[in-house]
Amino acid sequence: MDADMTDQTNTPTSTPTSKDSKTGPAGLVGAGTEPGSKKPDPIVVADKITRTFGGLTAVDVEHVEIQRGAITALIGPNGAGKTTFFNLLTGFDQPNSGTWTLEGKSLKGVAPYKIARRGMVRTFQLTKVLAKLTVIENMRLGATGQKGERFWAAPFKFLWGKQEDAVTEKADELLARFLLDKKREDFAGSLSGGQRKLLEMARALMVDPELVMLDEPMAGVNPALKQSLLGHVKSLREEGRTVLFVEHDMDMVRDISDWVIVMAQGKIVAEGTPASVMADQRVIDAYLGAHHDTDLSELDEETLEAEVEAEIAQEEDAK
Ligand SMILES: Nc1ncnc2c1ncn2[C@@H]1O[C@H](COP(=O)(O)OP(=O)(O)OP(=O)(O)O)[C@@H](O)[C@H]1O
Repeated sequence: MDADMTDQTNTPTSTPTSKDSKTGPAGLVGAGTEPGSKKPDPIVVADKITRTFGGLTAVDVEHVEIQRGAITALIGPNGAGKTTFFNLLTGFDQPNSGTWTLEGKSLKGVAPYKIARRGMVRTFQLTKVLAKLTVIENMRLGATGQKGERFWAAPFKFLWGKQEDAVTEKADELLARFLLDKKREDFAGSLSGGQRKLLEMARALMVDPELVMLDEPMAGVNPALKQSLLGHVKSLREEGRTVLFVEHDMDMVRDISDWVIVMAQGKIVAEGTPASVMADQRVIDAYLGAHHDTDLSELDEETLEAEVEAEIAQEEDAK
């Protein structure tokens, strides 16, 4: 969906989800597991994407398709090219060669904020919340699609005052959903690492994206907030959105992914369901090692919320 300032709705789309698909997780059962395999209903298709830094080929992806309405994990060892690939898809870096599309439309040469408005939004490994702005101000900026390009319009406030009200209303709804409403007027710089991740995710939703790309959402997040973040990611899929995330936390990958894509040395080397990829001896040898077998404990929602709040309070006391 094209998410500009006039479209502030948050209506779930009718795209397939893991719940309603008769063909298994997000329609992916039966999809081929060879690297670059065709998907039944891809939202993103990328071809022959390369990115070199000096003599180093950081990304060399022949073909990849991301299934609409699914949660896809992008995993691989350090330096495999995952973040660089994210940067390329979202316009934050330019490839040496290659083409890629969102909803069938080319994104080559399109600026990041325009890509965000077209429905593809990302978060960063090191969060990019603006420390000297308040939480609500960060959220309002999210409505512009990852760029403060609307600042130029400040003198014409009378023209967009109503839109601003709608933006603020939407921001407040999201802050409540992400349990950040009590932090509304605090500087983002005063938030804990986990809260910043929540704020980034909430801010990404301001443009009502079809595809949310999360770069290591669990890094540096305490266990209770992790559970909360997992719940939020799952709820994105329930709303019909597509999620692509980079993560080293294999518990998270196993717990929420419909599909896993493995990168190594810039290339896609394996694809499949979490179970099949994690049972693949080559993937275990190259990447997973011995720590791929623990399950996340299930917490009921009430316990979870209480724990999140307790941990937030604890972190605040520690400041
Ligand atoms: N701006 C840059 N300049 C030079 N080299 C870079 C740059 N960005 C990335 N690289 C190199 O490209 C390779 C891929 O890096 P990238 O950060 O994409 O890997 P990654 O899979 O995301 O790793 P990690 O899991 O550690 O985040 C690495 O060798 C890295 O050093």
